[in-house]
Amino acid sequence: MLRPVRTLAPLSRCCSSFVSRMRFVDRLKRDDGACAAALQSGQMFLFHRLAPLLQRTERGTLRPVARRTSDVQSILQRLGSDPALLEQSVLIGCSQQNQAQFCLDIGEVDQVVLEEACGGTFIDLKKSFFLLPAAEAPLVAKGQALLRWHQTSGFCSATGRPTQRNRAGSQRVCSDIIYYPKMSPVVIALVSDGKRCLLGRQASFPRGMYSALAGFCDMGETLEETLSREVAEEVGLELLSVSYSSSQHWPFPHSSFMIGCHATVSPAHTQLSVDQSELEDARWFSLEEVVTALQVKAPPPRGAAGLWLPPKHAIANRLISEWAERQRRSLDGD
Ligand SMILES: NC(=O)C1=CN([C@@H]2O[C@H](COP(=O)(O)OP(=O)(O)OC[C@H]3O[C@@H](n4cnc5c(N)ncnc54)[C@H](O)[C@@H]3O)[C@@H](O)[C@H]2O)C=CC1
Ligand SMILES: [Mg+2]
Repeated sequence: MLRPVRTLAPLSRCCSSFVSRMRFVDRLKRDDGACAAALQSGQMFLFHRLAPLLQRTERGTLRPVARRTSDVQSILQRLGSDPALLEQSVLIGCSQQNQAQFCLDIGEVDQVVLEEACGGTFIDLKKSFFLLPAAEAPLVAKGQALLRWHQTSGFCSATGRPTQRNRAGSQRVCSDIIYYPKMSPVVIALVSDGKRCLLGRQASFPRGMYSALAGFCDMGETLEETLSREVAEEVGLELLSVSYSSSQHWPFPHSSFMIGCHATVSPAHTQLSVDQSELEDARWFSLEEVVTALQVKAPPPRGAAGLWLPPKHAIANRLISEWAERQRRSLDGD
C-alpha cells in the first residue's frame, strides 16, 4: 500500500514565485536563445573533474561557491582558456532571486591555478557531501550528476555518431534519437516487526555503520515488488506491508533516485537468513539502541563497539528517525 505522508510544499512558500521559477527553468530547457541569454546574467557552480568548488565556513562546514558567469568568463580569459568552454555549462535550476543557475566542469585547467583564481577548493563529493548545508547539497549533487552524464554520453549508442546537446544540457540528440539524463531507481525501506527495526551493513560501509535495506529496481518491477524481492534476497523475510515516506536523489556511486519506504513483517516470522554475498551482517535493533545511535555524530573509534547510523543527508537517516518517533509516540500512547 502506498500513501503520501507529507504535504508537498512548505506553507511559507510563495506559490506565484515558485510557479514562475519552475516555468522559467522549463522555458530555458526548451528555448536555446533564452537559455544563452540567461547564462550571461546567471550564476555558475564550478567543478574540476567532477569535484565541486567549495569554501570552508567558520563552523567547519563547507558551502558551494557560486560565481557570476561574467566573473567566470574573466577568469577563463585571464588564464588563457578558451571562452567557448562556457558553452559546456549545464542548467541546474533557478535561485530564489530568479537567477538561472548553471554548472561547468573546467577539468582542462590546472586545479591549483583555478582554485587560486576562483577562491575555493575542489573537493571530491564523497568527502564533502555530508559537510554541505542540507539546502545546497542536492544542487551540487545534481550538477555533478548532469556533468557526468554529459561526459559519458558524447556518442549515440545506436549509430556511433557524436550526440549534440541543447543549450540547457537537458538532452542530447542524434538525428531523431533523443537521450535524457539517466538515473537508477532504488527502493530503500526501514523494515519493522512492530517493536524492532531491521538494519544491515555491507562490507564497504564505514566501521560500525548499519543502514536500512536498499536495492536497485529491476526492469518491469513495481516499487512493492522490488522491495519484496530485495528483502527476500538479502535477509530471507517476506513483507506484510509497504508504505511510502519520501524520496531523494543520491549521487553515490552514480545518480540514483532513492524511494524511501517503511515496511513491516509479521512478528511471528523474524528469523533472519542473511545473504553474505550482499550483506556482511543484518540485525534487529530495539528502539533504545536506535535512539542512542541517532545521537552519535561520528564513527566509533577503531576497536570500539557501537552502532553508527547514516548521516542526516541520507534518506536512511530520515526513515530511521521517523520510525523511532512513531515508536516513541505509540509507547507514550499519543
Ligand atoms: N541515501 C541513503 O540513505 C542510502 C543509499 N543507498 C544507496 O542505494 C544503492 C543501492 O543499494 P544496494 O544495497 O547496493 O543495491 P542492491 O542490493 O541492488 O545491490 C547492488 C547490486 O545490484 C546490481 N545492480 C542492479 N542494477 C544496478 C544499477 N542500476 N546500478 C548499479 N548496480 C546495479 C549490481 O550488481 C550491484 O552490485 C547504493 O548505491 C547505495 O549507495 C543505500 C543505503 C542508504
Ligand atoms: Mg541491497
